[in-house]
Amino acid sequence: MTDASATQTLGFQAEVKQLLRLMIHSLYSHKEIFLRELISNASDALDKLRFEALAKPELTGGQNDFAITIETDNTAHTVTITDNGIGMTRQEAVEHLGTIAKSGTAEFLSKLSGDQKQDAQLIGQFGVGFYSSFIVADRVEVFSRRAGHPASDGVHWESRADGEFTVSNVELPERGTKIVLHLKEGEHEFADAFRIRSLVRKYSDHIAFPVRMRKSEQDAELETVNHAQALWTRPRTEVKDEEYKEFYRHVTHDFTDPLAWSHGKVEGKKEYTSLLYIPSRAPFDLWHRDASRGLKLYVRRVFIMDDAEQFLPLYLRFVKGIVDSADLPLNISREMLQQDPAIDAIRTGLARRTLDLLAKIAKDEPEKYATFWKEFGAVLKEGPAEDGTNRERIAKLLRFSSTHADSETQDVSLEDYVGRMKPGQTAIYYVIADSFGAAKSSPHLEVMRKKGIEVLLLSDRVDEWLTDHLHEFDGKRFANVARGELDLSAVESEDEKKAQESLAKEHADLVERIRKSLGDKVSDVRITHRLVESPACLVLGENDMGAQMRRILEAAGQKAPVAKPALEINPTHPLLARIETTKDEADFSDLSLLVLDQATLADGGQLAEPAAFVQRLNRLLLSQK
Ligand SMILES: Nc1ncnc2c1ncn2[C@@H]1O[C@H](COP(=O)(O)OP(=O)(O)OP(=O)(O)O)[C@@H](O)[C@H]1O
Repeated sequence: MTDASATQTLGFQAEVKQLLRLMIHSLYSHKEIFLRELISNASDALDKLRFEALAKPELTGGQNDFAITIETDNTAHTVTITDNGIGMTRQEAVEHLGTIAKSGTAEFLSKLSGDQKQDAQLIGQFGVGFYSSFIVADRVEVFSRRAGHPASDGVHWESRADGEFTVSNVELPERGTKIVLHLKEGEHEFADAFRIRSLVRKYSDHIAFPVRMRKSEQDAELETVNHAQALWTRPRTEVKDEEYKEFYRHVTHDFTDPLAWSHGKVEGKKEYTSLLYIPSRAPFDLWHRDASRGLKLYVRRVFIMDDAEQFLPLYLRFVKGIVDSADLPLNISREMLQQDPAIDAIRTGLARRTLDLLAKIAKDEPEKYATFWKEFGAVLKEGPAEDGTNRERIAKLLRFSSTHADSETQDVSLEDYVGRMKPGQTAIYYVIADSFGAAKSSPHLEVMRKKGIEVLLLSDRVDEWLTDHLHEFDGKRFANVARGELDLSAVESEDEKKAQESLAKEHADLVERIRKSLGDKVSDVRITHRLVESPACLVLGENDMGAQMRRILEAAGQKAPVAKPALEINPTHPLLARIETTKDEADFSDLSLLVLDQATLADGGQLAEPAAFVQRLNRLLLSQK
């Protein structure tokens, strides 16, 4: 130690303590993952050094044999993982090994239930990284020296997972990081070279750097025990599914298997290889604004950056993986990525590749597709607005709830819907509400149900945005059943049309009286074609902003334009019949307002004057004999 007084004892960030405790408990049955996590970190550290050395070759000091070495000691019960990568300064060690720099960590931890199996899945998805060492070790030492720093800048970090760690300066002759695990009683099997070797083959074979171990206990000479070739450079036919899955874990730190992947090489003017994965579960931070997204970018197998966002449109942000370009300059920066037209071409290609993969799953493995839809459907629904060129392709991938099954599961495709359309039906009908329940019981569906016309039941927040950008499918326009003058003439018989007309004539006076009574509270009053059982409903104009969008805007503190709906009344309903015979003007006004308020409530809306509604209702109830 160069300076003993520089030893500091520090406490872990509260979240680290909590995560450590939960992780040791929940991941115990997957304890061997510590090795792949540490090798994965070592590989990242080598990637980072190779990248930084592009601009500053002096960082490697001419030592370019990038490798990871593992040693085991059966007597001292230790496993040591060493890399000659980027290394850490003292400050970096304190920051990176004592805190969790992820947004939403506290929220994530609060989701854990205490159920070992469930939590193991969640924690695995969160990415436990370095801390997984403590599943098998009761003492962990890290020796590290940042590349480019002098030997005296070495740091020694040590912890017993008891909430504290110490750091001090040490003299380290080599750059990079060495991690020494002092195995717990009962975990000594991991100090066995044979066991470690088989774990490397199992979990880290795809690591692009050599992982070296002694040839045998007696022989100090090292040999490479993994494949040591970037997985995506190998021909598809030679890569086993298991290897693709392990590589996914390395890239994402998610240890649940991916749902599907697509590995491909594009040759020609722009040459690049991609390996794209669809995860099987949405990450806990999918809806966080600052959640990481994008691909790992490599240029001719040299790692350039994580989270390169330019390679995929936003609505495919759930896709993980890598892209390796043969043409981009090695010194490409994030800013350059935003401007380079070559990137647009790659993004178009990768979006297409992803959509093709999804279409293939939808066709061949509907159950898998159902899982995908449950996790990421709401994200894909942003697609038609963002990506006009692929609108039709995305539309085919969409799934909805509908009145066909009245089930909340979104499993109806537009192709299914069109296949079930009534003769003469020209539009794809939908209703939008704040919840599935509200959509399903919307009064606007009454006539559609009576006529057996299927209606899509939309209640995701993104749905209004989606329908604003999805105008037609297969030549059929989309029509909101709660808007405009619902024209069902194509599916109505002559008798029905006649009956409608005579109903309108018969009750023309009633309409006029209500119109007068409600004044400018509504844009119009008319006889409905929509209702069968309900007395009345609200109808927006074809181009008015929908209630869902208005509520979203208002919740965000923005002023939404006020669009007055029309009131449609059902004169065959006993309540309307009663109103029609009401002579007293005050009673008539009370009843008309009540019908309007009811229609507003049934629409999921809020009353402008709820107290006045209650008073009116009570007046009417008490006047009953
Ligand atoms: N071998 C290493 N060499 C250099 N830095 C390392 C090494 N191992 C870990 N680190 C640093 O410590 C940080 C924390 O590592 P940790 O494994 O906990 O998380 P991570 O790899 O960033 O992500 P995840 O939590 O998803 O695994 C890393 O981001 C890196 O900066």
